[in-house]
Amino acid sequence: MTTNPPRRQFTRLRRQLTDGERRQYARMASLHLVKLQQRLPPRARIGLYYDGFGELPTQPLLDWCQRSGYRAYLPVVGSLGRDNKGDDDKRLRFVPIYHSKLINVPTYIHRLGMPQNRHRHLLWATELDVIICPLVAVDKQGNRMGMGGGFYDTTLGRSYRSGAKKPLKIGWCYDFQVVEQLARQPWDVPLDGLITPSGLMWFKPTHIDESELKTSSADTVDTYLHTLGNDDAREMLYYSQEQNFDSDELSSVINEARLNELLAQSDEFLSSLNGEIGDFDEGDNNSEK
Ligand SMILES: Nc1nc2c(c(=O)[nH]1)N(C=O)[C@@H](CNc1ccc(C(=O)N[C@@H](CCC(=O)O)C(=O)O)cc1)CN2
Ligand SMILES: Nc1ncnc2c1ncn2[C@@H]1O[C@H](COP(=O)(O)OP(=O)(O)OP(=O)(O)O)[C@@H](O)[C@H]1O
Repeated sequence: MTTNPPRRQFTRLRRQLTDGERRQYARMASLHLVKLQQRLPPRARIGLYYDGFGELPTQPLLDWCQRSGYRAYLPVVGSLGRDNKGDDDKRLRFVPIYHSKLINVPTYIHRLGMPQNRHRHLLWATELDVIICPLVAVDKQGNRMGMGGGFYDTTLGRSYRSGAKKPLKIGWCYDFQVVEQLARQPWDVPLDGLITPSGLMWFKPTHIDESELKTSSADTVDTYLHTLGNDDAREMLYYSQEQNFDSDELSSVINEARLNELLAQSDEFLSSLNGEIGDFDEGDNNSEK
């Protein structure tokens, strides 16, 4: 039985990075998005999150969405009210982002500590093609440890257990957040893929046995998942052959001069596309700030 490392071990490390380091790691991670793009439909709907808690910044994800014609969304906690204990309903819904900079999105700080946009037209998770999931730690099978609220597991559990392919669940984090193995809880929803500064990896899907699924209902899901969640039921992670940097490439990318050179090239390329991208900010008529 695996005991998970404490969350604060990772959250402390994240907070020790400077803003500049965070931004640089995020831009490195964003170089791998082109590989995710191959699996997406045109105009895909992509759930992001507003980074806080020292997380890998998500602005490069928004930049990517905008230059690729994807529609970006932010999660909203509590849009479905509270339970009888006063806790927010754990199902996240998603609000469209109308700005090109996250920092310009009108937000308030939710009592859990993250910036949150007020609700407008909200989508269910199943209406998204991809959800970029925040995480505290992730293992090499795609098991994810979050901030402990259970929001993503609750939001994604039903569609995952029904075998739905959509939305694709992609983790976005620093390399030091990737660990060998985490204990898997019965309600955990594993990731399909992971992007870190050093590469993109795909996880092999968990095979859900159809006959077991038929006998499962909302009430028996936990029992069902207990059966499914043993180590044998999960396959090993595979690293798709051309998805990652090898160690030489990685050290050359981590070399700051080389990284800046790469980023300058990608900026040059992107600015040549800029004329084609409408500025979302201009169309905004939001007065919530
Ligand atoms: N940026 C971001 N947004 C997100 C999440 C996330 O992990 N990151 N969530 C993922 O589900 C949801 C919010 N879940 C949360 C669950 C617990 C705490 C929490 O324990 N907050 C502590 C402060 C933690 C700290 O400062 O490091 C607190 O309230 O005391 C925060 C968010 C939705 N939005
Ligand atoms: N589908 C579920 N059914 C029952 N309980 C759940 C479910 N999902 C989460 N929980 C409850 O929520 C709590 C937090 O779950 P967990 O630690 O897995 O959250 P997390 O994945 O770290 O958080 P998040 O998804 O918000 O990032 C658990 O203690 C569990 O009791």
